[in-house]
Amino acid sequence: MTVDAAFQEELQHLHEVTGRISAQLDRLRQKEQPAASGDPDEAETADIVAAQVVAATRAQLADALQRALQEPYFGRLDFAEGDQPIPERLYIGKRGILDPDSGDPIVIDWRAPVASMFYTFSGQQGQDRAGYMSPDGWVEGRIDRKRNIVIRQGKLQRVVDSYVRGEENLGVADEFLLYRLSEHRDHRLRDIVATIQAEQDRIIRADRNLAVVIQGVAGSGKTTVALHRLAYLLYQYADRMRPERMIIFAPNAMFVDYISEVLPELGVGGIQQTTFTRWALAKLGHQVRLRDPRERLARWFAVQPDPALAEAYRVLKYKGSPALREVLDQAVVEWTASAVPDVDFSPWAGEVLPAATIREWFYADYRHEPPLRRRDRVLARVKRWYETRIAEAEWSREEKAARRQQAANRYHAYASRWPDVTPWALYEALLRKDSAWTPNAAAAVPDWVAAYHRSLRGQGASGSRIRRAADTEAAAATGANQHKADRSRPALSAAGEARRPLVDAEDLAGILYLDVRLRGVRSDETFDHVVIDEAQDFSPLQIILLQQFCPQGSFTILGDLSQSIHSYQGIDDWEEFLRLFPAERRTFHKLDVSYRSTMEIIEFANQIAAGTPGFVPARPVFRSGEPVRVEPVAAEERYERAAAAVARLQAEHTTIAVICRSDAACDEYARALAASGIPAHRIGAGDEHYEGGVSVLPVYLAKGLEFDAVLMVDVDESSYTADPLSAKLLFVGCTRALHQLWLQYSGRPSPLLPAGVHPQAHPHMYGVGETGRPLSRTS
Ligand SMILES: Nc1ncnc2c1ncn2[C@@H]1O[C@H](COP(=O)(O)OP(=O)(O)OP(=O)(O)O)[C@@H](O)[C@H]1O
Repeated sequence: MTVDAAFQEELQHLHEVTGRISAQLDRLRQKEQPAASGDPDEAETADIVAAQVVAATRAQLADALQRALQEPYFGRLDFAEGDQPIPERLYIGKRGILDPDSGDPIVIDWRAPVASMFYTFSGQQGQDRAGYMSPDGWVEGRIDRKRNIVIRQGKLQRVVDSYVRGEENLGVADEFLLYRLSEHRDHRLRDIVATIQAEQDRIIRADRNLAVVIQGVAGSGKTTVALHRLAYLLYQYADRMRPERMIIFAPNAMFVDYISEVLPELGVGGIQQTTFTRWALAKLGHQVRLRDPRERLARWFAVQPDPALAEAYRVLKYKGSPALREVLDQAVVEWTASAVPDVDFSPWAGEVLPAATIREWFYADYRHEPPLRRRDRVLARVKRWYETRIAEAEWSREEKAARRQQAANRYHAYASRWPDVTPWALYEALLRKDSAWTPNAAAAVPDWVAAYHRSLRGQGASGSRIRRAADTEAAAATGANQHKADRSRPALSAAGEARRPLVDAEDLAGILYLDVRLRGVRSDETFDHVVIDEAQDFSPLQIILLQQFCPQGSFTILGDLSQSIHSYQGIDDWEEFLRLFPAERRTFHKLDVSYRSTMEIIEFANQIAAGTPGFVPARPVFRSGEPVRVEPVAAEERYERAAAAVARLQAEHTTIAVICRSDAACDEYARALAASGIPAHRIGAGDEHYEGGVSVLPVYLAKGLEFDAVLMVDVDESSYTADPLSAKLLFVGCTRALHQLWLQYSGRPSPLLPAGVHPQAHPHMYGVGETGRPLSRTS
């Protein structure tokens, strides 16, 4: 079939399909009923509610059909089941569309099992057989054709056969991918349903109750794949998973904004998208406040790192470690072991509920409950116990009232003998090791951790107020068989704390873990699935904590160790996470092809990171673009030169980033751009929106984002020194660029730049002319 004939054939089909969709839409609109008038009675109200539900469903369908009119499908697979001579034409789109009369599919949802062949079938080595796992088992057949179809705003734009049975099929699939990759993007991440690659498809369709851990190089589609996986899970397990019970943890609020359009495009709404810090603070009911992270970020990422930070790194690593988890578990066991006051309860003289019985309730009857819930249940039972006694007694009404009053007073006194604890107070007692009550479990906390932790808080600023039990009142509540009051361990409470204590983000996992251990997780707090993006910056304790909220162990955990710029809190090896899951409940995937950037950019970036421990080079797809440009600029002209470079880039690109080494530098460059009449968005740590256009941002915030063109400024020997953190930062900055990468430096270039740009190695490359000289692999 000629290209033209194929185009005509698809034009005809598109016409037919849009006609059928429009007819469905018309029918839906005709069914819209006028709103009822007047005051409805009860039966009418029920009818109205039912009608509203139907109307909402119809509105959803109408919305889906309306969207489908713009781009009903993107692919066609001619599949002959078994040995059928005539194949069926399967059109694959973002949403499945059925013929309302016959029930036949007009368009097949990309997530349907049969559609998986569109992604996994390559037709290599003359292989024309393919299969998929249907609900009724494995189905096999023959593929006659695989076709990519581009439709925009309802108009057919491109038809490419990436496989035709019996013909030579070399590289056409790649050609279509390249066509999609070379497109300019707007300022948000997009769906990739038309070009999902086989290795990505495997991850997207991985089983539900697995921890899927992905190590993927920069630009390998990790974030995109995770979002598609959510859409897949919701489709495939519609009866068992709900969007509002799924959560995506993103590295910062702006990233949440950046990825916010993919799921709606895939027809999925209602999934929570947040940062770990935000979520944990909300979970703790804002019992604690977060110290302003900006000052710390500035210290971590300072051009000349503070040597004292090494100690801080060590402590923060400990705060995210499984070793701390053991301490926390032990502390809860300890607290639980002495939670029941060693006194009987006597509601009135002569009546006693022995301490031994109460202990039995706590340690035997309710042993499966977390300790604070147990405490509440036991106290409620104590109350019920004396109320039953009163109810069953043959006393006068007045007498009963008097007893009830007395019992209530004694009950309050008794209840106050039960130790109270807040997760924060317990955490603080464990990590400081110098509080009036220090649990035995604290012995396992290294002294250097405690010393550092104390120095952070300042000696007087501890939030762990420790109070003695209200002994006087309690004494009145103890009965004849009074045991020695348990004074050895006073209760912990943050009650009365005038100000909420200040903590660092790295403390949140430990504090919330204690909360969970003490209080438990309610079933309505649990998740059906958890996605963790940039997971290399998560700690094992954060994962352990999230496991408590995700009982099915359904996780997608993705990241890139080469981009672990927050190494003080993250991991060095995925094994640290993998070992937290049983072997049969986890899978590990590696993605090493980078789809984002051109070959030139990837090869350049690979050389920068080559020396960092554990670095995995990215493999580019064969997409060639502009050479990477490395330009020396005179120090006093650097702002003007940056503005000139941005102006040049604007001629060809939509989203452009000026990436600086520090926040202070960002301010300077943003000012310079403004002075040159270039409106730019200065992105800072607290920002929640990514606007597109020209952005100026510090390199530590660039992770996860992408831009058509990137200008990295001040890439000199003092801003990016020869150390792993600088190498990772420079690598992250460079790999943000899709189509063009431009670097400027004053003085001497960073030693991290590929050898070709060093004056020593290639003197002719140095001292380039006014506009700089392109560096290409051939130059
Ligand atoms: N199969 C694909 N088809 C088309 N585009 C793709 C494909 N896979 C990834 N991309 C594109 O590559 C770019 C990088 O994707 P994404 O941001 O998900 O990668 P990442 O691995 O999370 O990157 P990083 O670690 O650098 O943040 C995006 O523009 C995405 O649309």
